[in-house]
Amino acid sequence: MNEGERGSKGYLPLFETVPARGCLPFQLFSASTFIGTCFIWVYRASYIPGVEGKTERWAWIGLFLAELWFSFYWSLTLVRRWNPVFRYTFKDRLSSRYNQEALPSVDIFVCTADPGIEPPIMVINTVLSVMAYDYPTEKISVYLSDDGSSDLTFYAMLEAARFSQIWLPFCRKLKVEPRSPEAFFSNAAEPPDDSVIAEEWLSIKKSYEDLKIGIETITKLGRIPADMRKEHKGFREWDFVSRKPLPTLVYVAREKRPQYHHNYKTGAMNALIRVSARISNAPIILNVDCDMYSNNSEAIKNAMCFFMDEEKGLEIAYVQYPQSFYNLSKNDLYSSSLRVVVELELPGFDANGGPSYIGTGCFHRRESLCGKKYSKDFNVEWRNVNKKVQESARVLEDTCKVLASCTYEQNTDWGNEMGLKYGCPLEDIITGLSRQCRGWRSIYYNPERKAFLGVVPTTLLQYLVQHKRWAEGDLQIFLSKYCPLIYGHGRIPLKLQLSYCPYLLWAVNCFATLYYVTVPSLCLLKGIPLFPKMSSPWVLSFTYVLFANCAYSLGEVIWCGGTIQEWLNDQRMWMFKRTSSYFFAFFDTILKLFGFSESAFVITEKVADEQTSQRYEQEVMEFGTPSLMFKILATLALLNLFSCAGGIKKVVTHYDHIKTLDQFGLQMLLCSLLVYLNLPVYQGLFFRKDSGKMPASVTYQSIIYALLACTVAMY
Ligand SMILES: O=c1ccn([C@@H]2O[C@H](COP(=O)(O)OP(=O)(O)O[C@H]3O[C@H](CO)[C@@H](O)[C@H](O)[C@H]3O)[C@@H](O)[C@H]2O)c(=O)[nH]1
Ligand SMILES: [Mn+2]
Repeated sequence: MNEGERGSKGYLPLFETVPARGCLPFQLFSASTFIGTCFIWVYRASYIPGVEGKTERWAWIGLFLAELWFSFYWSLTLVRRWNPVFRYTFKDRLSSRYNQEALPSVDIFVCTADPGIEPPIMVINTVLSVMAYDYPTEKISVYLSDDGSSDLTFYAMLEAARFSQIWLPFCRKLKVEPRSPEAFFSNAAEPPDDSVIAEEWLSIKKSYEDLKIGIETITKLGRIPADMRKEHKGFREWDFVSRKPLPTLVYVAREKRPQYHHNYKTGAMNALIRVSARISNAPIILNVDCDMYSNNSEAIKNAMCFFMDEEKGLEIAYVQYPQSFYNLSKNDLYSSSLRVVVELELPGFDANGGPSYIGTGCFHRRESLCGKKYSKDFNVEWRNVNKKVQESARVLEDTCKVLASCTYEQNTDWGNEMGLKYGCPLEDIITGLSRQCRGWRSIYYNPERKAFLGVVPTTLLQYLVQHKRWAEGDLQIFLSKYCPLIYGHGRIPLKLQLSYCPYLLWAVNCFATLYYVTVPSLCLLKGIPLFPKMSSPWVLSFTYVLFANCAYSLGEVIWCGGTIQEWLNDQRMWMFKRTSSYFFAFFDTILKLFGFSESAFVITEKVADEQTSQRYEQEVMEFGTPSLMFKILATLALLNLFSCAGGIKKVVTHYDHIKTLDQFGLQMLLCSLLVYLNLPVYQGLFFRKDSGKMPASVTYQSIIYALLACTVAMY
């Protein structure tokens, strides 16, 4: 044990912190890469082509700038990798020290917005899974926020509440894992051996299937039949809940009107904070997106080990669990697993002062969300904060309506000092940062059995759009008063400020990357060498930096449990998003900055049609729509294909093959690597017949653009 058995006051701590071992390879890699990079700079600076070759000179200087950016960005990414820490909890100590009575209550927020792309059956599986936590039932309240105000979602929740009366006891009795019925029954196809239990198992499975069919039929129908409608009296239905040993379950659809900005998920969360304060007012809040079901019924207890640790718990504002996913393809086609982020970067972030809040799977101390500053004399008496109001649902409904009305926040501090912050598509990052700046810290906890599992986009376009939103929000933060380097100056450590920067600067990568994937290739066509000759020793610095980086990142992916193919996919997506998502994100941010546009929250689709899902499972890239993003990707891919062909032709037809190869060797290597990464694009353009191929319009246009670019370059 790292931190000594006993804390300074003689307590056995409820959690421990273990620094990562084996940092030597990382330090060697970073030191040697740094030296390699210095050589590259020296080479670039000392061989700038003279003024007579004007194009050459500018191409060279541009490449130098791109390389300077990459080096700068790379050094920023080191900050988060320097000394990761891992956290471990002691649940047995928690339960021996606090009886059920003494544990604080928890309010759980589930956000949904659109039954069309977030199917109600998925939403209620999440709701059921969080109702079924291994935690005193009367201490759990679940709030479902429905920004779509959909009676389909409402109906599904009503049915789920009924089903919970058999599902929750079943989960407790059999210690079921995971507690989302859909996930549970699809993981365990067979009932257990014991015949009595098997009977119950089968009957619950049958009930779940009926429930599912019922909800899916209604969802397809798109409306609730009149006779069913008569049965529901809305909120007042929940009176029955208080008579059963079940968690409180509340459905909230806040009021929205066109003349008032609803602030998307952030607005929903703030309404929930107020409504829940009125109803259950738990000191701890967990928030999850509607697709993130609970996969580990001990997550609350684990989080409590942090908050309730006598010595270090008080300063903790939030405990962040990683985002993990259940619908990843075998080799993570779109590189959406965030594997290295989850396993290495966030632990590094944690070591530097606490992870950012990432929007879902996060336990919050309620007070930290309500503008409170942390100070040394802050204290909580968990016993006293467990009071629940004893009013009828009817009275509560009326008072809560006011709290969730669209005018409530006018002329208040909500969205600013109170609650989550408005004005940015990434409410999570600034809300986390501002709490750290108010003296709180945060904890990252990544247990072996993942606490939450959600959905990743299953088409390339959805992926690119999601990353555009993230990159845009990030850059907006960097350019706003919340820039960690300014806002955090003097309030949080420099290494924590810097830990935020690589994410916030994602979008800026687009220029250097666009430059690197076009100019060297076009110059190859035109016959302008931009890299050292293969026979010169300078070539070593370039090849070393290239291969060391590949080897190291491959090592990281494998160490974190990934495959070689996954690493390759990651490299490809790295290029795709930097040349499309980030490019648009950058321009949209600038437009927004000058007031020309409003950033919107495009909700990620969580369902796909049969064929699309099938292709996703077979790891075939999905194009299919004539999006501008695809036109860019296809044009770049073709441009490199043509340049590569042009380069090969040059070597073959030149009277001195060896000399040409010597001069253009590295440039050809770069160009052919790009062609290799783009193979799925060529397939989509020319070789596929399914509905996921590139639309003909994209194919024609990109051929024309690429040819045009090549022609201009050659003459
Ligand atoms: O007006 C809205 C829009 C969205 N949502 C909900 O917000 C959640 C996240 O939306 P999603 O489209 O799934 O976005 P992701 O890109 O997957 O979200 C990631 O990024 C967001 C910030 O961009 C964070 O808020 C999320 O927690 C994080 O999972 C979902 O539950 C939505 O139902 C609302 O409640 N109201
Ligand atoms: Mn999502």
